[in-house]
Amino acid sequence: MGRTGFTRRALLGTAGAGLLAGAGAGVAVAYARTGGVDEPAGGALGSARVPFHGEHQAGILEPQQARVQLAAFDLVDGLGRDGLRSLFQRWSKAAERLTAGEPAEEFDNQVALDAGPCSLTLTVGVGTPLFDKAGLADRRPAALDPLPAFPGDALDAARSDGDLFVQIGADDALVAVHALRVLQRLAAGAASLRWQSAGFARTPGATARPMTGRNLMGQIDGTNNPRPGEDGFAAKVFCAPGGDRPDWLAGGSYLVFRRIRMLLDHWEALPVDRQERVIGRRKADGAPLGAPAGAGEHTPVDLAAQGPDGALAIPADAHIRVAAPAANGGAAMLRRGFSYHDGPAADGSPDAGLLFLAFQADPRNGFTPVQRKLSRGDGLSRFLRHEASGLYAVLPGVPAGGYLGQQLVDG
Ligand SMILES: C=CC1=C(C)c2cc3[nH]c(cc4nc(cc5[nH]c(cc1n2)c(C)c5CCC(=O)O)C(CCC(=O)O)=C4C)c(C)c3C=C
Ligand SMILES: [Fe+2]
Repeated sequence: MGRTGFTRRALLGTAGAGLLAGAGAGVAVAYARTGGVDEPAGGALGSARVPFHGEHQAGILEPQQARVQLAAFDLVDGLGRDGLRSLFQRWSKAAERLTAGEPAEEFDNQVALDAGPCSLTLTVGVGTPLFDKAGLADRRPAALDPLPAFPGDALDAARSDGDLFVQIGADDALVAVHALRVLQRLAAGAASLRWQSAGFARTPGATARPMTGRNLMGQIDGTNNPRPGEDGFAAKVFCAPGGDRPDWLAGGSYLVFRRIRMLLDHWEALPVDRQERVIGRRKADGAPLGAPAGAGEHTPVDLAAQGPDGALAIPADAHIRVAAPAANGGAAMLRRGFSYHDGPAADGSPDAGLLFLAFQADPRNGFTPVQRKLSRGDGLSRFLRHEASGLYAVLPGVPAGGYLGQQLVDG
């Protein structure tokens, strides 16, 4: 099949087309991949396509792709609102073509010419400094005030923040790198690359059955995420106007990025039963500690459960106890992190960890209270170091005929 011959029907078949009727198309396409739908042999991974247009940007609700490129850009001085609009238009046009498996019209270096879209998604956010620089100071949401400093932070400014942020996910590394390169070249004269980080998650099909992926500490990570379709899901993840929430961000979200180094030499020296007590879940199957025999990853957590000695089965400083919405006034977020491994650091220890990404309706009652609590009382924090950080307003989705950020620059 030629590169432009990939079609959604070819990907989804009858079962997938049924899914499309009941959900956002992008979500349906991606969930078809992990939801037990029989996939055609050969090329299915490449032909999987997530539409660029929709109420929300793609790359939030879809299962994580195998590869991610994260990047931040800084606007050139004096770009202004018109320059920003023009950049958003160029990026939107390219994103629409690339996610459909078409070469970009401009600056396509042909690197991904043989590949299909591979579930490519491009998700764009704006950082606090952009508003002043682009003459949009009156549109800056209060929720975009910089995150507070947390105890233990060791943040590198050069790998943090930025005026614009992009998350580029794909099931093929070359497809993701290619898309970033196109965006970078389209930004020439308007914005320059500030930092870039590459990450990975499990490749679809790598396990015998679809299951939540593991991080570099070996834990099943992402189990207790809010799920699309659950009561109150949209209110936890997406912005709605009202109060100090601006109209232009309706359907958007806030993204907290943290580059969190894992101190793997220390972690791996800990026996598995102690590792499990640090998190509060079994390592092998992700079941909560203290759960009855036969429990699994999705068995509800009982924070009051006791062991045979009468002590709490999930220790007082276990990560899932300290991070739980119940312990944080209901604070919730959709975590969609990727692992990274950039080889040995100067001291020989692995420069590896988690590119933590969490989407939420408002960081002031999402990430911030939870991280404040974790930084003081989480047993896991002894094995982590937060090395970079960013907070971005994720632009609303783009309707057909529109472009990214239109509500912000034109509204
Ligand atoms: C401020 C928010 C959070 C940070 C930072 C964070 C870092 C972090 N977490 C893990 C591993 C796991 N986290 C798990 C659950 C979990 N984590 C957070 C928040 C942050 N984690 C929440 C809100 C939850 C859910 C709590 C609950 O309601 O049960 C788990 C358990 C499985 C799961 O539910 O995903 C693991 C494992 C690492 C390794 C890490 C930093 C590198
Ligand atoms: Fe966590």
